[in-house]
Amino acid sequence: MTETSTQTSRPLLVAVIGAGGRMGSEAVRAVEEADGMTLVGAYGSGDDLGDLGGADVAIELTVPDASPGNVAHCVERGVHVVVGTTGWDAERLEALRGRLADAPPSRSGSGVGVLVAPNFAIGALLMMSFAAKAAPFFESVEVIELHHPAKVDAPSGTAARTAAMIGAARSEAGCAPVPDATTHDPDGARGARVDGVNVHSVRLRGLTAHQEVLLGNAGEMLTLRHDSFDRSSFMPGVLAAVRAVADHPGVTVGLEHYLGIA
Ligand SMILES: NC(=O)C1=CN([C@@H]2O[C@H](COP(=O)(O)OP(=O)(O)OC[C@H]3O[C@@H](n4cnc5c(N)ncnc54)[C@H](OP(=O)(O)O)[C@@H]3O)[C@@H](O)[C@H]2O)C=CC1
Ligand SMILES: O=C(O)C1=N[C@H](C(=O)O)C[C@H](O)C1
Repeated sequence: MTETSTQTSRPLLVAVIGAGGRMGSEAVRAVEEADGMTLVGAYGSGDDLGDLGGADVAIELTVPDASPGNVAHCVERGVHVVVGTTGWDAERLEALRGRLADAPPSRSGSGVGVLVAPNFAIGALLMMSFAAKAAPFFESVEVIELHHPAKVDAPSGTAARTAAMIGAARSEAGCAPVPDATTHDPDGARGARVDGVNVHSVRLRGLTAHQEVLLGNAGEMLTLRHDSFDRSSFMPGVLAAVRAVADHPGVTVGLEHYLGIA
C-alpha cells in the first residue's frame, strides 16, 4: 500500500503595529480579507506588544521614532517583520543587522527576515527602478515628491531611496555631478541634497503620495511620474511581502528584491 500524505498548511498569523493609522488600518483590513492569513494582533501607541499574539509576521507602520524599537521587539521574539515606516537611514539599518545576528530563529526554524520597504506600490517600485536605469544617461536629475499635509517626515522614504538608487547608478557609471550654478540659496529653495540628487518636498491638501523624477539633457527632458491616489495601492505589495518575508532571512531594503524588479 502506498502511503499518501496530505499537507495541510495552516494560515499565516499576522500582527499589525500602528493599526489605528492611515496605513495600519488599511493593512488590518487587507490581512483580514486575504486568503491564508489570520490577524492575531493589532497594536497602537501605548499598547504592550507582548508576544504579538503568536504572530509569524508583524507589519510595522508607525512613526520613524518608534519603528526601530518595535522592530527590535519582534526580532528578539523570532517574528519576521515587514516594515513600511520611513526613517531607516544607514545607521539604523546597520544596528538592525547587528540585532538580527543575535536574534533567535523564527518559529519555523529559519533565520528571521526583516523587509524595510520605503514603498509597497508596484508602480512606485518600477518608477524607482526606471529612474536608476535612466539616470546615467542624463546630465541632470531631480526628484519631486508630493504628499498629503499630515505626513511628518521629509523627504519621503521613497524619495530618499530613489535618490540613493540614482546616486549609486550614476557613481557606478562614472557620471559627473549634476550641473548647478547656484551659489546663493539662503532659504533652501534648491531642496535637500540626498546622495548628490536635489529632492523637493511638496505637502498639499488633497494629495496622497506622488513622485516625479525629472531627467534632463540639452534639448530634452524625460519625466517619470507615479501617483498613489489611494492607500489601497500599497496593499498588494504589503501582502506579497508578508507571504515572502520568511524566505528572505536577514535585512532586505526594498520590496523590489522580492518581486524580481531589482
Ligand atoms: N512603505 C509604504 O509603502 C508606505 C509607508 N508609509 C509610512 O508608514 C508610516 C505610517 O504612515 P501613516 O499610516 O500615514 O501614519 P499615521 O500617523 O496615520 O499612523 C501612524 C500610527 O502609528 C501609531 N504609533 C505611533 N507610535 C507607535 C508605537 N510606538 N507603537 C505602535 N503604534 C504607534 C500611531 O498611533 P497614535 O496616533 O495613537 O500615536 C498611528 O496610529 C509613515 O512612516 C509613512 O511614511 C505610508 C504609506 C505607504
Ligand atoms: O507617508 C506617506 O503617506 C507615505 N510614505 C512613504 C514614503 O515616505 O515614501 C510611502 C508613500 O510615499 C506614502
